[in-house]
Amino acid sequence: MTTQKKAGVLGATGSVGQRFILLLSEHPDFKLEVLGASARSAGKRYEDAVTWKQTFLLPESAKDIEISECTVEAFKDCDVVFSGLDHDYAGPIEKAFKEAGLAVVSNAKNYRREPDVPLIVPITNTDHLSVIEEKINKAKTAGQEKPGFIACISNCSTAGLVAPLKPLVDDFGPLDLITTTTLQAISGAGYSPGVPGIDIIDNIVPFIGSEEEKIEWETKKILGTVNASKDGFNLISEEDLKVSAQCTRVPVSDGHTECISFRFKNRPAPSVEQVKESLRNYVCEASKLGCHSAPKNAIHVLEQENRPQPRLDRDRDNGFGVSVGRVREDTVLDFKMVVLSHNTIIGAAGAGILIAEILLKKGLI
Ligand SMILES: NC(=O)C1=CN([C@@H]2O[C@H](COP(=O)(O)OP(=O)(O)OC[C@H]3O[C@@H](n4cnc5c(N)ncnc54)[C@H](OP(=O)(O)O)[C@@H]3O)[C@@H](O)[C@H]2O)C=CC1
Ligand SMILES: N[C@@H](CC(=O)OP(=O)(O)O)C(=O)O
Repeated sequence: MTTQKKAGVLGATGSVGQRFILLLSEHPDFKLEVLGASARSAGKRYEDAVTWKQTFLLPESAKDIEISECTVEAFKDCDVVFSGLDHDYAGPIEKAFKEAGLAVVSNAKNYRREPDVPLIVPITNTDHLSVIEEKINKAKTAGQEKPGFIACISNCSTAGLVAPLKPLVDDFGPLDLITTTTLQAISGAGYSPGVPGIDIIDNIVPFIGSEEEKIEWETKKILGTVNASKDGFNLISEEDLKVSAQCTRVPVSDGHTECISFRFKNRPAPSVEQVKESLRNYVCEASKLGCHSAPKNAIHVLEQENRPQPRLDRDRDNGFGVSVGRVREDTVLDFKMVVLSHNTIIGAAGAGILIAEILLKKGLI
């Protein structure tokens, strides 16, 4: 008898949806049951509707699934629904699913700023899921049905930024200044329309719409804390932390690189060796819980002077581990380093799967 939970994917034909399908196709905890996309695709076999763009073949188990429209009725038996919907359409669909009692793990940006919606990087701030736990426990105590919820996956560049900073904040106290310059892979822009080849070959594009604002805002929620009544979050204030981001698109297929600098509030600041030690010793909650996709090492500290590099380092721990190199003192702030994270795995669909694994271990789905 299978103990797998029933999973659905919204936006199943898109680039993020395809990653969800790959990651779910052989997953021990989840069984892919329902695929949703636009009315243009509904009614078609998945294989006929999708323009498959992954480097792994389309899994046999998904080929014959008939695509549904993104309605509650079609997904009502799912234990968890992963959303890779275009953000122009995700808002009302995800809201309806939540109100119908479904558990939604979303890659879209629509609800990241909602006060009671956790914004999760699953190797970083899983304690924020306690807001969902509290909601479920309250309903249980009141004899009500299990409420639906939305848990949001962060922006992919935000994930790479906060992953190495959180262990440092835990060990050495708050940061008051952070700067990041990103070099983002083209897969982050999706496929349709994506970044035209003519724009990105032999080139760098120094602008990604809304990305800098997202990084600057999301960092303050993720590095913030759950409030005392466990119904929302204490975001770090602008006075306490300033985050400045500059984003560029570079001719790399997968893997976002970030050159980051940061300053601690407390003096004296730790040494370079202490910073590296803190990163090396970090074990994320997903690993402690024994989640299937959890990285052995959430943070890999690389000592070679020319690493991390996207092609060589993005697949560490199957893309669930973040690589950090060139950790050194900064002449302006305290430290600088180069971080690499797999934007479609720990920065998108993989993060969604790992969040669901954590929710399962915590008995929330
Ligand atoms: N690409 C990436 O690496 C990342 C993307 N994101 C975010 O994830 C989301 C998805 O991105 P991406 O996969 O690139 O997008 P795509 O454009 O590749 O896919 C969008 C999906 O939404 C579906 N869709 C479009 N219109 C509707 C509609 N009216 N009703 C229901 N479904 C619809 C499409 O179905 P159909 O094929 O039928 O049109 C498709 O399945 C976005 O919000 C994006 O910002 C986040 C992190 C990284
Ligand atoms: N904007 C990111 C992709 C991303 O994460 O977007 P969003 O914040 O909508 O999830 C990129 O282009 O690389």
